[in-house]
Amino acid sequence: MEDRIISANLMMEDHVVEYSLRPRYLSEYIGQSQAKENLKVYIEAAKQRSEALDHVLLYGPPGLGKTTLSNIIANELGVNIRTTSGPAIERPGDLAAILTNLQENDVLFIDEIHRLNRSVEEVLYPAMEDYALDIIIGKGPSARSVRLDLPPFTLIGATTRAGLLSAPLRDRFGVVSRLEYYNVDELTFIVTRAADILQVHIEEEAAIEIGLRSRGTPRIANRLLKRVRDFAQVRGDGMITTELAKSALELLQVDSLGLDLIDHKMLTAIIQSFKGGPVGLDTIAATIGEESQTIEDVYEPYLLQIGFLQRTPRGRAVTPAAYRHLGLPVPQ
Ligand SMILES: Nc1ncnc2c1ncn2[C@@H]1O[C@H](COP(=O)(O)OP(=O)(O)OP(=O)(O)O)[C@@H](O)[C@H]1O
Ligand SMILES: [Mg+2]
Repeated sequence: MEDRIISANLMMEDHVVEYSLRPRYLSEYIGQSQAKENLKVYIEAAKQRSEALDHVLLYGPPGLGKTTLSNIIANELGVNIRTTSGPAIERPGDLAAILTNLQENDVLFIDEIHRLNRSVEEVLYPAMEDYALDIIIGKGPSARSVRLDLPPFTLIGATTRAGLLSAPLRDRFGVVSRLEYYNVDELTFIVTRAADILQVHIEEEAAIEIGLRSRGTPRIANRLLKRVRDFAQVRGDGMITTELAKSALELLQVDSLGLDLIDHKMLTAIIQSFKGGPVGLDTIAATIGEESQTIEDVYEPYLLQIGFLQRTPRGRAVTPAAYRHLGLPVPQ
């Protein structure tokens, strides 16, 4: 499943390209106008007051630009960014070491912040609220707590699973932004900009074709562009024409809406074996030989998003739109 070309999760091959394609400034960051407009004001205000920006929580599906936006925020503020992740901070002491090394108004970026363990989280509360660190010195009856001042800083937390965040942690973020799936125009623009950076010629219609199949996700758009570029280089003269893009995407088995073979298999299974549903997640999983959790986290979100699948109290049901897309008669 991890090597599905339309997987929104980060894959090995993405690293090099993502780095060069990652926008550096808000003005280069396409879409997400709501999050962007708000942040623009808060960043400007913090800069005018020479204060740390309020703590920011960014949440939303993988590949929509949370890490990118965090780096942009630090860049726009003109401060350093220190990057770590929930699972990487094992003990309270690890976090204390990071916090005491920050400089005034720096950004601390914690990716997968829902995976912080409880004892680490408790160190974070006073740090976020009062820029303070409570440390225990000594053991047993003679132990005492000492409060250490920290420089003002901005915590940016990113998560794909906001629901798993504890309430006290969530409440300590002054700015909470949900990133949305991108529309085709935005994705087309992202593809065009990326092609420009990669110095490959692309016809506008070819960029639209890739945008259409990117499942609302810039990471997938960039990956598809990269694969199509390979085809253009080997099968053509390096230029990405509309015709070449279409045939490459067909060979990659990504259909006109970005669905791949596994999406097709799942929709067809629900239609053929369960009359379109509703049918329970575990039953679907058993039928197509996948884990329920994988279906729920990886396959299903986009199908729900485009309205091909519905969640009902009795399970998942395929919608008429999906029947039509698959070229099947819609049942009465
Ligand atoms: N708004 C945008 N404009 C242009 N390119 C973007 C935008 N958002 C993301 N990208 C591109 O998509 C790639 C993936 O984005 P990013 O790594 O920031 O996603 P993420 O939300 O952090 O994903 P994950 O949940 O897997 O950590 C970036 O390297 C960048 O090239
Ligand atoms: Mg990220």
